[in-house]
Amino acid sequence: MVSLRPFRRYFELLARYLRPQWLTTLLMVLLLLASIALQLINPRIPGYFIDTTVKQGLSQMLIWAALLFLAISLLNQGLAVVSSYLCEKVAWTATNALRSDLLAHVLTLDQAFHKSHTQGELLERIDGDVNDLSNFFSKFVVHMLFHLLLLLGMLAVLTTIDWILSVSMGLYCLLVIGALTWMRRPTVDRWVVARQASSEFFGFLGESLGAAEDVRGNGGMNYIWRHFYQRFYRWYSTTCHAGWSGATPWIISQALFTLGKVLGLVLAAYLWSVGIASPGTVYLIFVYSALLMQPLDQIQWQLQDLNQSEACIRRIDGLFQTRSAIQDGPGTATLAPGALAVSFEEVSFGYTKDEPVIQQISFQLAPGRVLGIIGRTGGGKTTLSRLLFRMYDPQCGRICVNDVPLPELRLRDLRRRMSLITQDIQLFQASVRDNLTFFDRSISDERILAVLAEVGLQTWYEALPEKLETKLGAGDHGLSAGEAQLLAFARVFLTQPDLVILDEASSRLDSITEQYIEKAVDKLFKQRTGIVIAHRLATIQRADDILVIKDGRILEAGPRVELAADPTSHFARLLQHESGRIPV
Ligand SMILES: Nc1ncnc2c1ncn2[C@@H]1O[C@H](COP(=O)(O)OP(=O)(O)OP(=O)(O)O)[C@@H](O)[C@H]1O
Repeated sequence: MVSLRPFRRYFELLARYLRPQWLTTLLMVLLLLASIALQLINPRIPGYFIDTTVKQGLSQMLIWAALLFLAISLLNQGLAVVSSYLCEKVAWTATNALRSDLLAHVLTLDQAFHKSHTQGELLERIDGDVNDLSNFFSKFVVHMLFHLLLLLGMLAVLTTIDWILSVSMGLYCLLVIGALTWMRRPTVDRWVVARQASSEFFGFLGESLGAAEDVRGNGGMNYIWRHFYQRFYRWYSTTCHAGWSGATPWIISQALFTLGKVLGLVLAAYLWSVGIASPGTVYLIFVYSALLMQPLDQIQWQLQDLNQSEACIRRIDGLFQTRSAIQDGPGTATLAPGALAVSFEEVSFGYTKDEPVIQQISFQLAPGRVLGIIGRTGGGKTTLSRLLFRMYDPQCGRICVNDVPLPELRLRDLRRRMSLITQDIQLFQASVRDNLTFFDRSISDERILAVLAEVGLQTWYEALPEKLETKLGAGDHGLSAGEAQLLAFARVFLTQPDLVILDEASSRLDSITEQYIEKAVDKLFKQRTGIVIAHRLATIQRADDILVIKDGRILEAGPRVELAADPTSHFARLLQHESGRIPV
């Protein structure tokens, strides 16, 4: 039995993305209807031409008939151009809206989802799958409607000639369309596999290009090439497989079309032999039988295209149905203005259920104080900052900001009040201004320049050829590690958060850049609560409280001055080792 579910889904998608542009869509449909009418009228003129010539010989009327035939043909071409333009417009508008909805949805998904899908794969799902729907949004609807109406129109015209002919051809058309629909299902499943292979290929490609510097530097090119060919071959073979499985209905449809033409000829010959049809009518029957194959052929191509579209729709639906593990809070609680207080109560967390990374961590951080977190690499320091940002939720325990448990706050409200400066600073291929303001055009140039001076980037800024318009991340205008860190500080100064988490870069910086960074960090923590995952002694000396983490547990905690003064403390021993950098 044919399931109606996909058809309902097609209708929902079409209604959602075509409704906003109903006027253009309506115009497109009207133009196509006009074109259908002209295609139906036009073959009648040569029929009239032949019959009149046979009965009356050549006359003035025949010249007008020929001119009318030419005019209609030209008008039809004109309509085709305008309707093609409208189809493209409708398709782009609809697919762009779908792309934005998908992107917005993907951005709400949690960190675990993003970690388990490569960027290239997600790009393919947001853009590649949607790209394949452009025909669905424009030509599919229009062509199906167009060619179904054309078929009905032709059958109606055939009824005026002979009803047996019309009924026979109608049954034949139903047979062809039914057979084509029935043969679709396995092809759709194969297209789903092919689309997945394409996502995996682009995911791998994106990863390899992103890591090009490391791969080249470490002699990993052979690995990249081998995997490139393996994934490319899988993509290629699954696509061929899906394409070939669509060829079977095509071959069968071509056989059925030939059968249809023969049926038309046989019926025309029969009607002529029993004296029902004139030579002009025989010509009409012949033309309409052949013409019937054109819409059927187009319907066949559209159904083939629908196979790919349905595979994409399934994948798009799958993505839309993926829910974030982090549920947005109800927003019933709000945070008072000013520096934020933080508390962790018996918090335990693991990226996977059976591997705890953080175990029963409890601490409190008063507003305006700075907490320095130190410990061995892999101890769980960065994980603490991710939990505070609600990129993940703890499996046990509670994290509060200003005594409000994080799940009660709206994510937007929470994250707006905090800034995270990580070791890995992301630059956009965009202007300096956009990189600093995150595309917020309401921030004035004067403010940006003041902040750049504040963090010590004035000299760097003055050397930029196009000042705030200079493109970053491209060509010569990349940034050193130190400059990138200062730029990240500038971003934070522009957003004015009430809590700053600084996951310090452990890479060595030159002494002048270090000085700039020290000054910027001083300003950063003024009148704000700060958490610093510290790698440098200078930064830790700024902390009011210290948390020493080992294997996901608190080894030691307390005010920095007290711990430093206690020679038996772990912190004091670390300081004794110290020559500018905290050992990990
Ligand atoms: N996204 C992730 N998925 C799975 N495991 C992770 C993930 N991120 C970190 N881990 C693991 O969690 C543990 C703690 O990592 P975390 O980054 O919090 O340590 P850290 O103390 O900040 O280390 P470092 O000082 O080197 O930055 C490590 O064993 C790490 O391998």
